[in-house]
Amino acid sequence: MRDSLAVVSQAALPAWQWRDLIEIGKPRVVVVMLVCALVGMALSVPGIPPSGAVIYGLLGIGLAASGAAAFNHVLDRRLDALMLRTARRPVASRRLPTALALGWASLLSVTGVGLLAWQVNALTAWLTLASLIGYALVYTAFLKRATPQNITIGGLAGAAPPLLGWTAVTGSIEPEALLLVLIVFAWTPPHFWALAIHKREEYSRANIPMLPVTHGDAFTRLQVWLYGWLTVAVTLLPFATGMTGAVYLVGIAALNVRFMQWNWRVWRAKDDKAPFAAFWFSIRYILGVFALLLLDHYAVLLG
Ligand code: HEM
Ligand SMILES: CC(C)=CCC/C(C)=C/CC/C(C)=C/COP(=O)(O)OP(=O)(O)O
Repeated sequence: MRDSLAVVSQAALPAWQWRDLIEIGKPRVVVVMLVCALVGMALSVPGIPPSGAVIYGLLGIGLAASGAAAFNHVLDRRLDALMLRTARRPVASRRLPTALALGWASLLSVTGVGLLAWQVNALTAWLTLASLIGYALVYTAFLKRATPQNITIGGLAGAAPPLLGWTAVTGSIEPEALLLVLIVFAWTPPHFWALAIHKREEYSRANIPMLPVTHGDAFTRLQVWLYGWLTVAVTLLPFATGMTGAVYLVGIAALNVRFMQWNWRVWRAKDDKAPFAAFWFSIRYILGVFALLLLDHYAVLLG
């Protein structure tokens, strides 16, 4: 296996390309985070949020999140080189020089947080900086290598965007914003552990203490099922607290049935296909939850 990874690395050695700089910013993950941030912005006020806060807010949060992701690529380059899923990454494969990636990560981060401080507000800049440090440093450099609970703190950083969007518009932290964070936070274990079950051998070979490696396949499948229920409970809170109306309730009920069908398959079907499919469904699910929140918000306004 090491030989085949070495071949992957050597074959990829030719000069770096501009798209490598985009890739290390994990653009697909960041786009989903920006959707969550945008919904946080929309829900923070009764009407349409001010365009300046939306544009500079999304730009700043997106740049900072990409910067955090680029730091992750730099700090994880040796670990990433040990796993097939990640061995072809620009820094892990040595195609993109580490110093250049580090400079790029710093530039993105400083520009993102700086833009928020300059054009949005200090609270959003500080919270974004905390998320950046939480993911790039606390999760990546320490917790990921230390404990199977690593994704809880990483999850907190990843769950921050709806709050960041909210504070970008209002300048204050309110309970509704924290509820949006809680939704992404509860969703993170079913999202990630489903993938980790599928990639267990790779994590094990790279010596990363993800839950399926430390506590086994069956235990992790059960956790996906249980955290799935926690996510369902948390996604009902916006309706229970009067934050959303009937449109959300109907939509979230249908979405949660599908979500728990997948989590059931992860728990009960012991094959390897269900977790991978459930991981991909989890991304559609979180986008669906936030789309419903948005739809309900504007349906109430229009109605
Ligand atoms: C600690 C928290 C999280 C962990 C450990 C985690 C882990 C992962 C991993 C390992 C992948 C596979 C990436 C790849 O194959 O390149 C992934 C993909 C993805 N994650 Fe997460 N994730 C977390 C939080 C989040 C959050 C908060 C979001 C968005 C709100 C998110 C959205 C996505 C998306 C959209 C993808 C698919 C990327 C693609 O198309 O390649 N993740 N996640
Ligand atoms: C400022 C702000 C909002 C920061 C959030 C930063 C951010 C991009 C979080 C993403 C979470 C994520 C994809 C974790 C996977 O990391 P991993 O290293 O376990 O996965 P990998 O092996 O695919 O790299």
